[in-house]
Amino acid sequence: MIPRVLSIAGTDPTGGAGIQADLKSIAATGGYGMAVVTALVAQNTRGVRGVHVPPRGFLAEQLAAVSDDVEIDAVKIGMLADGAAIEAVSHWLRSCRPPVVVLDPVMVATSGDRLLDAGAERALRGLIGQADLVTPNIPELAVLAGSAPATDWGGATTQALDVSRRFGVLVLAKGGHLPGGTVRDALVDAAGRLAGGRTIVEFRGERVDTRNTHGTGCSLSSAVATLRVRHGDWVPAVGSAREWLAESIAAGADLRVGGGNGPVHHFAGLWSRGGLHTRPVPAQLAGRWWHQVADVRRDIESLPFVRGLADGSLDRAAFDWYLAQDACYLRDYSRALASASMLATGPTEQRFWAECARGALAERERLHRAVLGGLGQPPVAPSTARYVDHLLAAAARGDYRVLVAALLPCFWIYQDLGSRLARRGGPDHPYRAWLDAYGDDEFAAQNERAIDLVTTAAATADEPTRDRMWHAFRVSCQHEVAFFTAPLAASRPTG
Ligand SMILES: Nc1ncnc2c1ncn2[C@@H]1O[C@H](COP(=O)(O)OP(=O)(O)O)[C@@H](O)[C@H]1O
Ligand SMILES: Cc1ncc(COP(=O)(O)O)c(N)n1
Repeated sequence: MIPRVLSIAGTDPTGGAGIQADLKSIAATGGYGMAVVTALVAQNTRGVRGVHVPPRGFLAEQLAAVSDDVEIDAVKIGMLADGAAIEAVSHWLRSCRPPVVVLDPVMVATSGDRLLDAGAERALRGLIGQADLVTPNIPELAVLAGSAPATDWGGATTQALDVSRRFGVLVLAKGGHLPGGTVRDALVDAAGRLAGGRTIVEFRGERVDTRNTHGTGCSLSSAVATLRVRHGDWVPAVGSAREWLAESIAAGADLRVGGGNGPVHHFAGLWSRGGLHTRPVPAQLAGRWWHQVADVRRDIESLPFVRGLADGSLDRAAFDWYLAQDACYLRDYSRALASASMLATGPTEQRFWAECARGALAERERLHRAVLGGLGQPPVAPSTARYVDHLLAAAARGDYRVLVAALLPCFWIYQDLGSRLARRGGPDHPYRAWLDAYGDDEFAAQNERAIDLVTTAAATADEPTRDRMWHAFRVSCQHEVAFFTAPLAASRPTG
């Protein structure tokens, strides 16, 4: 489930704070971000130049437009600008109360500029009771507590307990403004509803020596709102939001945005973990591989052996020779399938390949009884030997992914050919049993499963492994051509 998170805040055209930061934070922590603008702020990393506040009615209209249509999982409230905006949001919250409401009581920017009318502080206090969590920094906490700003951590937590008790709200007190090499935040609930009945859960981290702290408060509160929906609890939400923010603050300077207090790098963690490197999805790989063996598939279809099989004109001796080689093939193919089962990491894959190995052995025994009449093992033709050697070599190298890629053509090429040939001729077709065996629904389902397992393994593999898988797959396809060519080739051994 992807949390649908609404930010109600002001703007920052340089993208580091306000709504712009909120949308990035929500996305970076796994949510779908939405935004209602309370104020247009002409600001940059150095300071605020001007604030334009749209009419209150228009704020109400934006809020209704979202909530009339979208189910909102969490709301983060940031800059509200003035008393009229506070009243509009308060009114909206009374009619539409999303399950998670986080209020960042933005009053003054990092640059020292006011973002809330001095006269609106009382109205903002009135809104606190409608939130689940309020996230003040040191100066904002002091305003809410009605005291002077705390000068140490003890003073800050005392004020946070006071605010929590007075407003009946959970408080995340942020200690970024206090000096020291350790930055502390604390989740405070005077009612003692935190894990284990505690009133305070403290979070500590190393202070990053940086000027890139513009928008840290906005970013943290949006991340907490998003992660609260994902985790279902406040303590893990704050813990993971802080971890994410710490690496985003540390990477902020890499962005080289602005000459003042620069932004944090919201996607630093995601990008460094491979977020920018796109991987193909399984269905895409299946399409690509299949397309890239179109030449092989055309070659197979135009072989005299396959055309004779389709129209029934194929020489019976050639067909029996083919079946004898098929029996030889199945003996070692089942060993390679069993190896895939042994190498598989998940139980589903393990069972699937084991069942295929059992099926291959059963088919080999059936061929022996029905066709070879107990004549023993026929001599192995070079084309058969080369194909099974390719499979057994992949098994011996022990890479599950490459092995299953090598095994796949024997499902896919056969199923494709079988399903097309099955539609040919009537019930009296001389090779009806063969056509039916490879054209039936059960084999089609097994083939789908094999394609899915192999392409999923390829999609999650690294690039070099994916290339080796593709190569192993392609080589097996070429062995399929040789296998179908051999029965009518002049050089084939007789008997
Ligand atoms: N230099 C820093 N290094 C690491 N974390 C920081 C730093 N500055 C702020 N933080 C963290 O960023 C978040 C916002 O903190 P703070 O600066 O106190 O609030 P605001 O941005 O609202 O003024 C908090 O989680 C705080 O611990
Ligand atoms: C629109 C807007 N909202 C909030 C802040 C505060 O930013 P910070 O998180 O640095 O306190 C800001 N500068 N602009």
